[in-house]
Amino acid sequence: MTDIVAVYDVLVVGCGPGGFAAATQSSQAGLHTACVDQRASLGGTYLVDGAVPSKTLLDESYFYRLLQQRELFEQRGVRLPPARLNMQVAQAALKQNIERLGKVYKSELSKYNVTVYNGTAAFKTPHRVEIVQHGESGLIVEAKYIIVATGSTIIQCPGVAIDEAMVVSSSKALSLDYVPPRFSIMGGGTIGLEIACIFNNFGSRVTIIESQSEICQNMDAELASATKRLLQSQGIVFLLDTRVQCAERDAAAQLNVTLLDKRSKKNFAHQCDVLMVSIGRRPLLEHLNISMIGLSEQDFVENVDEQTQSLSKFPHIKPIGDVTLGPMLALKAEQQASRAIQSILSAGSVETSNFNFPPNVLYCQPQVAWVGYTEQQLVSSHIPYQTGKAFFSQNIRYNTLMPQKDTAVPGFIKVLVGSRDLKILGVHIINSDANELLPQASMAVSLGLTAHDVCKVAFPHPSLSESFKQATQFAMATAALPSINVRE
Ligand SMILES: Cc1cc2nc3c(=O)[nH]c(=O)nc-3n(C[C@H](O)[C@H](O)[C@H](O)COP(=O)(O)OP(=O)(O)OC[C@H]3O[C@@H](n4cnc5c(N)ncnc54)[C@H](O)[C@@H]3O)c2cc1C
Repeated sequence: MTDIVAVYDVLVVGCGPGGFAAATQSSQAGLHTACVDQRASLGGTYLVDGAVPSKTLLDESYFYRLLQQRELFEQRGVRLPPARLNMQVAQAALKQNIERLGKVYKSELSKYNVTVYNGTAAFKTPHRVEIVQHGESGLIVEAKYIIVATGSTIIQCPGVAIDEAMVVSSSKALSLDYVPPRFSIMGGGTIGLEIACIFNNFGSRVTIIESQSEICQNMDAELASATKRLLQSQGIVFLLDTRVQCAERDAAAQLNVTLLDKRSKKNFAHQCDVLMVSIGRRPLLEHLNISMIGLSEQDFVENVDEQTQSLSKFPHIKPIGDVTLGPMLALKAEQQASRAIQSILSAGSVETSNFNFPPNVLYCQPQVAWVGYTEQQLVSSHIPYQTGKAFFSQNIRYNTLMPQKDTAVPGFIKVLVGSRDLKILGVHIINSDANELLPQASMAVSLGLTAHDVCKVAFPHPSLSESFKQATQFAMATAALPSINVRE
């Protein structure tokens, strides 16, 4: 076996948001720390082919779309020349930004004296990891604690082979330097919908193919239905209850997709230029050689202690982020990183934060955001509740902003309040600034605030946030009329 090159207190495998947070916090706490990532650029999925490119392109594509609506500007006295898109320039700027942010990650790690290795890590023993670079036999690093932050990868669909040319992953879609005339997406979850918006805004004819009868299974049904209408009004086509059977390229370089209509049980043909497969993600463990130390993927799903982030078989191995059960979100990875480091420092369990209801945002325009229970969840859990809904069209601040042309669905904020104790149980929003409105709702839900608590707080005027208070007041008002909106 190759000699051990270094011994650390903590080795972090993977440098996405989870790994980065774990490595910096570990080193700040005085632990001798190293981090290894197989990618040349640090930042993980989040930075390289996830949230950062998707949000950047969403913003750019939205501005491009807005600039097409020149009459909106002319009504307000601004005359614009026709906007023209150069996707290659847009991609070059995006790449530069990702590289810049990757360097920020690197310099932060060096500031905190974290040793960074570039290569693929694989277990040799429970405390030793081999780091292989370009297939060459590598360095052996030993650590007292090993934090596994290797993230996730896309789920493939049998019969629909991803060639990253006409059938693509979300990573490839986000790096396309042209706009396909017909862009179809398999899967109507948040990643699929956000990328649908990008290409729809840039001018593709976008079709979402979803095997369920509604998009975004984890969304409140009213919000999901409003979102679908909103995106339809912007030109996106939805084929629901429809399953992709296979996809084949023909001689004319067109993709022929066979679809099954689940209701009629009949196949039909669908043509497009690019098909993106977006049916979910799964933990990425394949390069880590966990079987070498007697671990299985199941151990990462079922056998992780929520207090300490430790594997039950090997408490010094701590999986965090997408590689663990639960929502695949950067904030979960960062919170679990803190928990893992705190548990090392306190050599035991630590106080857990409330992960039950992470805030969610779909960054279409207007944005769709939610936290806490959906109405379906409250009904199925037999929790009595009442709703209050405020429309932004009645909000003064909203009326001072640039109007949007293609908002077929009036923006709203819906607050769900427990009938017994008036606790804020869920908040669901459609608004261009929904991501910025969500934290107050998130605070109310995770701290268990009541509608009375929220109504005691002074909100700035005029502000969009006043609609949260208004919807909360409406929900309280229905408490006096228990027959209205109360479902048991
Ligand atoms: C298109 C898209 C949009 C998204 N948008 C959002 C969003 O808006 N908000 C949000 O919160 N989340 C979003 N996510 C999810 C978010 O990116 C992930 O939840 C987050 O990146 C998980 O962080 P992580 O640290 O667990 O892993 P990752 O960010 O995936 O990082 C893992 C790193 O480990 C490396 N690695 C894996 N195996 C090894 C090995 N054996 N040796 C060395 N290195 C290894 C990988 O190459 C990678 O660099 C989005 C994801 C996608 C795909």
